[in-house]
Amino acid sequence: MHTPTPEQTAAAEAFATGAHLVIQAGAGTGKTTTLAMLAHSARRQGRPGRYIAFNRAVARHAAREFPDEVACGTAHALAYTAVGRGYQARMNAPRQAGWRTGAALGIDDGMSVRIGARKVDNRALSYTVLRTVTRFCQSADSRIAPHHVPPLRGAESEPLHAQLAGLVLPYARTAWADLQHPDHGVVRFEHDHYLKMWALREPVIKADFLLLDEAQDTNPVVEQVFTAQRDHAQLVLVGDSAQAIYGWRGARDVMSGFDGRQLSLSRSFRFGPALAAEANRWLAIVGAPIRLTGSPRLETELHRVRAPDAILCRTNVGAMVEVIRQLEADRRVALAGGGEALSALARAAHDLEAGRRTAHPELMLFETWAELREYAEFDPAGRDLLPLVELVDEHGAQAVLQALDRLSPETSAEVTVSTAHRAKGREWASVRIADDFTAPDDLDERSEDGSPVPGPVDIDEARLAYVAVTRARSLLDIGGLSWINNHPAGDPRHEHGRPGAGGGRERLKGRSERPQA
Ligand SMILES: Nc1ncnc2c1ncn2[C@@H]1O[C@H](COP(=O)(O)OP(=O)(O)OP(=O)(O)O)[C@@H](O)[C@H]1O
Repeated sequence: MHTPTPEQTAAAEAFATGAHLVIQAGAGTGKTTTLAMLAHSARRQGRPGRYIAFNRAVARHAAREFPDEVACGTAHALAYTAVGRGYQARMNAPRQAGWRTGAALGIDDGMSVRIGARKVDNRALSYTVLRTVTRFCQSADSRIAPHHVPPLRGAESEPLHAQLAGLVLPYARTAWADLQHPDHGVVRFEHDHYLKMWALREPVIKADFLLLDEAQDTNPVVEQVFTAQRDHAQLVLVGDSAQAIYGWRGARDVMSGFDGRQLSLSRSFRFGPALAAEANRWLAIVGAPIRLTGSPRLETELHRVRAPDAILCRTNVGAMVEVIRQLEADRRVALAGGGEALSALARAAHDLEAGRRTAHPELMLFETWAELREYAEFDPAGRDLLPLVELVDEHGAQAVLQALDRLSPETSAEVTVSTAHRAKGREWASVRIADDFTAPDDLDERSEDGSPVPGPVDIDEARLAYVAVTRARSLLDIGGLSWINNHPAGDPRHEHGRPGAGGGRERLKGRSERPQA
């Protein structure tokens, strides 16, 4: 058992008062250890509680540290017991193509509607209907509405979206009505469906206290249920606001703005002071409420590394570029999370190259590769697809697919390539940041000496950079993030407690549902 740090002791003492708490826990600061301390003290007081995790793996990991009196699980598990169980018969239905479900909902097989320059066919419409229902299920809303209809690549503008919503909503409402039958229906019953049904029943979770983990990325539907318990249960929100990287998916940082006592864990047990200083540069840019202290016993170095254990990329396509490079250098390479998402994109690119339409949700409104290339090159919303277009133009979709076939499992790989999103919650001894973490564009201004003025750092990009740099234990090569050394926001003298010192100008990026291809 460790000797608790003063911050861990403060968290335990604050918990004992019964007050609602927000615990900002920086990267590697012993969050699970601290929560387990709270849970053990509650057991001694005979207080039953519940720990709610983001996914089952995290819940299982926590359960090993927690006393039996604290039930560990996900919000979905609670919803399953209360509601989902009754839909068991529908949940085992075989998967079927979205267009078949669409057909069963009344979407005509040969339909094709023009929205702006794009043709929406029955496949695209069916996909959009099902996504609309899912987005509604993840929201805190009580009815399906136009904003639940996902923006489609190539038809993002407001009037085109309104037109699309008009087309989609009647089918989405039919789909939701279909899902209410416990034992028969045409739409495949998914976990998010019973979660929403549970939330709409305004459930009361029986517990003296509730611990919500990864609270910086909470779906509105879970937030709604959780915060509704505040009158009968002590609520403890734990997470790291600076690691909120799922806003693009509709998640919210419920820690900022929550009415509770604010505490922090800032001593990192993962890395030493030099890396803590690098992390703090990004924490300053995002205006985070905490700064990290490294462990004096750990010496983490920051310099170039030729053969790191992990290479962290900003985008899926950036990860693909790294996989190809590592294979060319004859290294056994793994891709965190597997290659399926990239294979699907490469197959879609292959279809378009061959002049066929694709069912891939990112590319389904484009009829030819040339059309997609034009969108990526000239439409600001499509700019983040440009690396994909360039990758396929340079190597060909077939070569990309062949490279993905040569991936090794992580256990036998010499290097793991990951996106920063996938790397969240993980750590490696040595890490290199890939070169797709590019600097913000320069402004159209010149400084006194005539040099271009760098644009402000986008806050979302800075959060992702913070997640990426804090994955290393012994060695970090900041690689693609080196530009920060010459950017005014990276200068520690610029901090002075200014929240969001990176500025607020949004960099142009796609408004699709994925962060970036
Ligand atoms: N007071 C302490 N003194 C020394 N080591 C500690 C202390 N508290 C936690 N640790 C160590 O810090 C490491 C990370 O802790 P833990 O596993 O609880 O964090 P986590 O929740 O998994 O990770 P993170 O903090 O990144 O979210 C563990 O090796 C743990 O033993």
